[in-house]
Amino acid sequence: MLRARAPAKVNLTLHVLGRRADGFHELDSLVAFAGCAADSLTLAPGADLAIDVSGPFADGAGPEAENLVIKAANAFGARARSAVLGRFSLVKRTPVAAGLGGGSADAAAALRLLAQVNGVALNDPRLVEAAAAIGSDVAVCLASRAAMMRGRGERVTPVAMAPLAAVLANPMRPVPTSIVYRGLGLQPGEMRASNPSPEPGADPIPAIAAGRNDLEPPALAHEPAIGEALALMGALENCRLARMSGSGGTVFGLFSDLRSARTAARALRAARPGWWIMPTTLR
Ligand SMILES: C[C@@](CO)(OP(=O)(O)O)[C@H](O)COP(=O)(O)OP(=O)(O)OC[C@H]1O[C@@H](n2ccc(N)nc2=O)[C@H](O)[C@@H]1O
Ligand SMILES: Nc1ncnc2c1ncn2[C@@H]1O[C@H](COP(=O)(O)OP(=O)(O)O)[C@@H](O)[C@H]1O
Repeated sequence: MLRARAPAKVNLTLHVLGRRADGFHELDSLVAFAGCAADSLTLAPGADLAIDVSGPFADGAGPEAENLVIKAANAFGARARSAVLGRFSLVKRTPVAAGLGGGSADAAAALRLLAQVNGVALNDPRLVEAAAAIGSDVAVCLASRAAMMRGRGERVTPVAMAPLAAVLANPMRPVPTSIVYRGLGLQPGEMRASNPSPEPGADPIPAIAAGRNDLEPPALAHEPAIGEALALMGALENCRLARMSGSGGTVFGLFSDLRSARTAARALRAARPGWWIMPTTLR
């Protein structure tokens, strides 16, 4: 039995440079991964392919055939004909349709496990192509470490970044990614006058603060609870920056240290007991 973590992805910045002719949006995004918010995946290698899903957010992952773990395994199996697959068990601990790339992180974890079982390198073209076929965020989730993500998400450049202390908060309203992108109102082939996302320095927070998430306005228009989460997060003691991740609705707050992040998370839980709230490092 092999085991992999599927940590939540956080877009610390997300600049949309335009919309490509193929309909996907051209991104420039600083991405980091949570130390404490993660799904977990195990694989019992074998000839068949199956998955069981448990955990607090199991229902959101949808039917077996639609699970991105199964889709990733099938995409890899189609490219590596004699590959060993097997039975996956997924414990779904992160909210779904939350801007945390949950399904992408699970798919990437599945590909890492299949690479290990089949003796395939993580940069093997069959694995890279399978990742791209599943979703734009799967490539960055394969390494699960701080990186600049560009193009539709397939161009990933690791960055050295000091770990950040953060609080993640989700108002428990799923936000469909496609609706948020559509809300930008860009036509295929239309580029914007936009600056690239700043890369992090020794203290990453100033560079992050100089950037933005271009998906915030359309996400807030679709789901006003995100605006409430941003306001509550930003007002917490010692919060240095509050922003939405990905297409939402998860909001993150950055703090000077994990102790202040934990204190802030307790205060937010008391104010909004129905929300998913998690203090964590991001790296
Ligand atoms: C917004 C981001 C930011 O990291 O994350 P999430 O909010 O999903 O976590 C990603 O771009 C989401 O990536 P992912 O969820 O893998 O997207 P896909 O399955 O490939 O596509 C979902 C929908 O988003 C649109 N999409 C996605 C990526 C991109 N660069 N441009 C797009 O327009 C696609 O057209 C599609 O309608
Ligand atoms: N393993 C999985 N975990 C989460 N969602 C999954 C999974 N497999 C398929 N999905 C589907 O993917 C969609 C997007 O979920 P998710 O990846 O969590 O969104 P986001 O990238 O915005 O956080 C949901 O509609 C969900 O049903």
